[in-house]
Amino acid sequence: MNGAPILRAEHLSLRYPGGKQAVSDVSLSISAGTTLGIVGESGSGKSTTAKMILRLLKPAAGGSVVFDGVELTSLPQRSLKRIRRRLQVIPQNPQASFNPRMTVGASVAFNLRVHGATRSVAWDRAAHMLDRVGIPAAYAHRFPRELSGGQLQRCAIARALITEPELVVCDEAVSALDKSVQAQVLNLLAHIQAESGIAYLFVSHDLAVVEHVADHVLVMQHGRVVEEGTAAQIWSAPSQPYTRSLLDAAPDRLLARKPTPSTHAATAWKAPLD
Ligand SMILES: Nc1ncnc2c1ncn2[C@@H]1O[C@H](COP(=O)(O)OP(=O)(O)OP(=O)(O)O)[C@@H](O)[C@H]1O
Repeated sequence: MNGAPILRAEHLSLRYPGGKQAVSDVSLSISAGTTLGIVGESGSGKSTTAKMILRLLKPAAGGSVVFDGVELTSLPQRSLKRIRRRLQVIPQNPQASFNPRMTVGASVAFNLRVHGATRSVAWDRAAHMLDRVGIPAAYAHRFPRELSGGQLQRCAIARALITEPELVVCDEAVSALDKSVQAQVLNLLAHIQAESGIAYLFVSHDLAVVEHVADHVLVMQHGRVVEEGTAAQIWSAPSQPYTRSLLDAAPDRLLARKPTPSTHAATAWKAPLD
């Protein structure tokens, strides 16, 4: 990976109360401007790993999550709030992640207001971000139920990016979308990365999706990392039978690979509305 790591997680383990070991000794690092994909079948521990990185779950003793030099696992809540601005999430289900009683514009703006922006600044930025992800200004006054899944996921991207984060955790961020809309949203994320240098942690059970976006890939099975490497290495010469079986089971791998920065202009952000 190029560049300095923006995030380094080491020895992450977690057992849910009364449950089995969900994650065992997972370590990873993500460099600025790159995408780390985590793949694995359902129940392999991907989301639990992502939640520990977001500090929604606390890793077992010995686990460490360092974001831009700051250890998150022991950070007081007040300091954590400052970090949250720089470390955002795009969740799986756009309908469930928006408050149904707020317009989407208000929801996007709210994510900046909680970090101290005035109402007018937050609204201006929200309008700007919605425009950048290809959502027309009038849609800001619509409620989540009045948008399609793809449109709402674009709003979720705008909501995550409004704080100008350095890292965004995308937890099955396109899983709820149709294949064609998936490709649009993935391209949008790639364009944003090329333009802003943002890093992504991209969690997905869908190899086709990870192949499309990731520079570096971790393969998880039963809570452990069983293989890791560049996306090209993993796809062309997987060393583990488990990885091979995941590849064999991905019938509709997307043909397009992550665009390189030189292949797209800033205007390409405004892909057509689905
Ligand atoms: N809140 C919870 N309480 C108890 N066990 C849980 C909880 N959440 C997840 N688990 C268990 O932890 C293990 C890892 O789950 P996790 O959700 O991290 O996997 P995943 O790879 O993200 O799967 P999926 O793609 O289905 O979300 C699974 O065995 C799961 O059943």
